[in-house]
Amino acid sequence: MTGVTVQSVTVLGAGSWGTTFAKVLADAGRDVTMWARRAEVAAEIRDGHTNSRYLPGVELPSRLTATSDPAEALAGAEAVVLAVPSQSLRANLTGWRELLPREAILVSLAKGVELGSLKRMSEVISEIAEVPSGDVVVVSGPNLAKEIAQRQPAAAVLASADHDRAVAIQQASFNSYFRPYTNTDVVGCELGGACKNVIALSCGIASGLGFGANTMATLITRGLAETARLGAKLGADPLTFAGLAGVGDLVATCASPLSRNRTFGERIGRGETTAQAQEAVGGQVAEGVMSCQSIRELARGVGVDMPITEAMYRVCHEGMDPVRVGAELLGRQQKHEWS
Ligand SMILES: NC(=O)C1=CN([C@@H]2O[C@H](COP(=O)(O)OP(=O)(O)OC[C@H]3O[C@@H](n4cnc5c(N)ncnc54)[C@H](O)[C@@H]3O)[C@@H](O)[C@H]2O)C=CC1
Ligand SMILES: O=C(CO)COP(=O)(O)O
Repeated sequence: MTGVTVQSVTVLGAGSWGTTFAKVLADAGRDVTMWARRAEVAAEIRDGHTNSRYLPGVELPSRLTATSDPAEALAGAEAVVLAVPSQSLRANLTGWRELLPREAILVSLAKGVELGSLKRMSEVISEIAEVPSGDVVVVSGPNLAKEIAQRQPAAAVLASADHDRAVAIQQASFNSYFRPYTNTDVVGCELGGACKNVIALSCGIASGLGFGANTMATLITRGLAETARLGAKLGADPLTFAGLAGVGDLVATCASPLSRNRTFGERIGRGETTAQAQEAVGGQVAEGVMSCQSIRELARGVGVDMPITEAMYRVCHEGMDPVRVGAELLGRQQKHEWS
């Protein structure tokens, strides 16, 4: 596939990132149709040019339209952007499979690893849509939706084994405030995006416990070290973790109060229950809560040590006290920084 121009794009999922990425594409001059699960959300986007539940106060471009009918949304799409949470991607995509236009470029926004199969999102898409996983374009990087929706400058990575497909989406999405770079390391970009959500949970917990910059920097740096260890084992390019989908996304998510994962963790650190923490993120997805389980299993399966991910699993799924988990993390056997 060379020199393809993408004009007509469908975004499946009208949450905060799906809506924001649709806005990015519309601001880049594309014709964008969104699919929303709820008919009233589709009507609000189509007729009122807002999505008040997910992006309050943001006006959406008038060239962006929406429907709750997936067949209507997908008709004639040259690119299809999948913007639903990781753990629901398989079920949603199975329902859409027969409606996908044959030549459409499939683009993944989700940052997670599937429970059970332990597959990355491009692998799930490849399996369900029956396309080579190398054809999928993965979007990753420091992209807090609310900032981008306000047209604050940001960069992203578009990763695909098929460089031409990544370039086609790069051309379709770059605009005055959004600068996407291409990359061919899909494994590294997807692992970076999934793992940083788990590390952001830990930073939130540390913040909720009242700890400051040294603790955050330690968690970010050691979180990057364990992410890179997993990546190296699974064939990622180590350079990816020094880039936007690695340290870039990690810093943005771990530092920002806009992050749902960090917010979730902060509430846990303050002593709230997981149900209260979930309420604090307004019913939106905090992917790290599920991904700490799947990433932990993935890492154990290939013999990679991921102590922060293990700690988050114990807090989120075994109900362990964060103070005790923190003490255990610090009390592990002394070691060399890079062993
Ligand atoms: N919000 C952000 O700043 C960013 C999010 N992402 C990733 O993008 C993906 C989507 O995130 P958001 O749009 O932010 O999520 P969200 O929670 O704001 O919205 C999820 C959307 O998916 C729909 N959906 C369809 N089936 C669903 C199901 N079974 N369960 C739950 N929701 C379902 C919801 O109705 C909603 O429209 C996630 O993997 C997230 O990690 C990536 C970069 C930035
Ligand atoms: O992926 C994100 C920023 O790049 C969004 O992070 P949260 O899901 O924690 O809000």
